[in-house]
Amino acid sequence: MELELRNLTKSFGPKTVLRDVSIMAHTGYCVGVLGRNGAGKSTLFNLLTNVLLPNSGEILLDGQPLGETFSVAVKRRMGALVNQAYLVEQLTAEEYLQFVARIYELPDAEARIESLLGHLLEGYDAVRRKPLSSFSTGMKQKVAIASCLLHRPELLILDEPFNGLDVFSADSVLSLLNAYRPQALTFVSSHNLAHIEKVATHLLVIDDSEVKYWGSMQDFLQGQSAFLGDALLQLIHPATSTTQDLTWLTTQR
Ligand SMILES: Nc1ncnc2c1ncn2[C@@H]1O[C@H](COP(=O)(O)OP(=O)(O)OP(=O)(O)O)[C@@H](O)[C@H]1O
Repeated sequence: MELELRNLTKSFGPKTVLRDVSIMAHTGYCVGVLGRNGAGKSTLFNLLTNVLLPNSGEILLDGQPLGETFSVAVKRRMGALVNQAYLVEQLTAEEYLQFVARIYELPDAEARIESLLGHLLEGYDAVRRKPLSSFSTGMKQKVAIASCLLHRPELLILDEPFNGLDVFSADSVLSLLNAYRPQALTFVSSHNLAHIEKVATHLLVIDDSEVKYWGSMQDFLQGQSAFLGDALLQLIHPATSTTQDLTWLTTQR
């Protein structure tokens, strides 16, 4: 799969959030999307998944413009975790994934479901019969991630997949993403640079509505001599904020 973003621009009212974003990425790339809060990462993911339309520019898949409404055939090739994952909470994890499998018309999904949940949910047997409503935030997040992988998408889009995950869970998601990487073109955002460093082959850094860096992780790190956080700080600078008097917060009661 080859995905091209050609001069994508997105504004909300007078505010341009993304300006002229142009990249070309392929199967096997894991693109870490980085930028400060409000930089436009989720907006980009919403454009990639047809949740939002760009003001101008286009998205091309294998050279074909996707147009205003992505076809079902295109959507079938995608797996996405964007915004807040919506799960049907009356169902068990297995029932929910069976429901997702039916949407994708996957026959015999049991083995896939069992192995994904077994890998991602620690002590899965103990929660096998429990409804998702009784799951913790991190457990629900892992079920949502499993639901994105079930149909083996060629384009995998994960907005902040590590949110709410403990160190062990993050590790099991990272190992899954690394193992799956050759099968798909993956886009992943996270403010946890250690996670991005472990999974991304490429970086897309957005700041001031523009692409500040697009290229390989290795080039960004100048051949391993820099840490990702340091290299990022060199590229985008902290926003200037006015000095506030916070003594009310810090003086003794
Ligand atoms: N539906 C909307 N209407 C108006 N403004 C919006 C809308 N969605 C996003 N924005 C604005 O677009 C900008 C980018 O938001 P976005 O959620 O894409 O940032 P982000 O990089 O994902 O941030 P974070 O790291 O905090 O998740 C922000 O200024 C946000 O307020």
